[in-house]
Amino acid sequence: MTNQVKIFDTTLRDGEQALPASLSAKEKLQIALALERLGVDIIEAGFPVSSPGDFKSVQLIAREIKNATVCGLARAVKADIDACGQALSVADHFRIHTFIATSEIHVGAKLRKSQDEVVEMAVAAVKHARQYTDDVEFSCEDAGRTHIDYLCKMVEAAINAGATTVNIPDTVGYTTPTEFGGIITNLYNRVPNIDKATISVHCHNDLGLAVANSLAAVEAGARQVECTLNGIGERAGNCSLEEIAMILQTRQAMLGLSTNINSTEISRSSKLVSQLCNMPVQANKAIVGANAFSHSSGIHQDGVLKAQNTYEIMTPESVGINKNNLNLTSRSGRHVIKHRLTELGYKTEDYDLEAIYKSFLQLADTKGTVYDYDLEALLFFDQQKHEEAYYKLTYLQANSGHEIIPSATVRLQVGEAEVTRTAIGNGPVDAAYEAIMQILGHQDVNVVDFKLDSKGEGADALAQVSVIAQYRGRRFHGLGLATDIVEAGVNALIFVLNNTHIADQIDQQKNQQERVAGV
Ligand SMILES: CC(=O)SCCNC(=O)CCNC(=O)[C@H](O)C(C)(C)COP(=O)(O)OP(=O)(O)OC[C@H]1O[C@@H](n2cnc3c(N)ncnc32)[C@H](O)[C@@H]1OP(=O)(O)O
Ligand SMILES: CC(C)C(=O)C(=O)O
Repeated sequence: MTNQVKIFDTTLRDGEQALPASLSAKEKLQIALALERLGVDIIEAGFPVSSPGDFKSVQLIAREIKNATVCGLARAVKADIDACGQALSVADHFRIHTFIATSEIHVGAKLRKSQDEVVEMAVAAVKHARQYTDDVEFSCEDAGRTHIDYLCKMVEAAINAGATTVNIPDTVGYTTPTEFGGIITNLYNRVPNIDKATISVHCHNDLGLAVANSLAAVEAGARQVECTLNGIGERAGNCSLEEIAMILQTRQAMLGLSTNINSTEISRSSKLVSQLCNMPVQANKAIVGANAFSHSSGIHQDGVLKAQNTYEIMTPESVGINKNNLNLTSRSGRHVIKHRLTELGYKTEDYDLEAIYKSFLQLADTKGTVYDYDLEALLFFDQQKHEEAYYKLTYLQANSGHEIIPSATVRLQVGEAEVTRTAIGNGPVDAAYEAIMQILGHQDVNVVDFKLDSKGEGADALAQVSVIAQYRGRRFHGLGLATDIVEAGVNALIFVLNNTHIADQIDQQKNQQERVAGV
């Protein structure tokens, strides 16, 4: 048996069928191209009979994708298989995936057929699909709840009819890893022609076991895993591609299995799916969550600074993230404060670590995360005494709507002067930010993160904007609150600007001190 596990991605079929809004053909193609770069073996592009739009998307993907097999789903119904065959025929090589449910509850209550009739439908479907291609996959829907005798009979019949891949789905995420691995072992022991097909698994996450069940199945001999990016899919979703791929990669020495996945493409592919599908990824999600490579507590940060693998079983670079993140919070210790200050260019003799650490803890207890500027300000200013703001908003007007070019006029008090600028943008916030950048007269402030939250319920809730900006090698954080979204965004940027202004003052002060000291 091969040690290679095929990765069958169904983000565009099972993932997409659970989205509140369908993806356009162009968006689906964008995801398919990302999947191709990621190295998936099979892309399930859709269910062509379900709508003309899906038919066209599958056809477009079949035409464009060259380095993965494109596949379409069909019920055990002639018209579905014909739609699949027609949509996919533009591809050099394609797969038809046909399925029918096998569990007692699905056969009786949903299909309202006898078990024998369902076997006949499956056999006829596989034979019909074989007229289009020699790459036919057959799935026993709800296999996880199917009696093992009937499942063995169905798998044998499908392989005899010409299925080259037989998929064993845990459609409702009901099984546990030992149980599911046992089903695969049973099939290997009892189905006489099993060596003529690749055994695949397709696990859902209703009990949070989709990845664990898929892993148990490959340990029992399955050689294809069906999965989706970020684990999106019906209800609680599917086995997550990034998790199963990184398990097989990280634990390769123990498992002895490999895939064709280029793991360094994982992070950006995940972000693309999250953005296009409008499905945010939870921060603590394995592999692709914002915190997956962040360390927040002092003991961990100290460990990682001394040797990365004390708390990292895989590197952020291996999944396409540049660097791990050491969050400065009230759970951080002296080692990481010293490390960050060194990164910011301060020598240990420039500051009293104990004194800084004490003020840092006070600030972190009230503020949460402490950013670079906050930390530097502790070196020079007492945080509690806020200076008069250098930049103040004195006027804001934003125009946006359907079929008008968004524009904004912003007037800022800059020290003693008042400056007004009007600009256009791709939305009112973008226009207002552009007007502010024009007022600044330079583009050094680069907004790298913009998050909008509503504080309260209903349409009159307050908008809170959190902005992270990069300015001359440092990260600055700003918060803005207002009933108006644009004003909240502008306030957040002005918060950042006032901090960059103080940082510039700090730099000047440092330079002056260095000159006096003759450095
Ligand atoms: C577990 C899974 O994820 S399966 C894939 C789920 N994906 C989808 O459903 C894709 C989107 N679906 C659709 O566009 C539509 O449901 C269609 C086009 C497939 C069918 O639409 P309709 O013909 O209007 O039927 P509807 O969806 O209401 O009912 C499903 C019918 O298919 C039958 N059916 C369900 N699965 C199968 C199957 N694998 N093979 C044959 N018939 C099936 C059902 O018994 C029901 O038949 P009935 O009308 O005789 O009662
Ligand atoms: C069609 C099959 C593979 C499916 O999506 C399921 O059983 O969940």
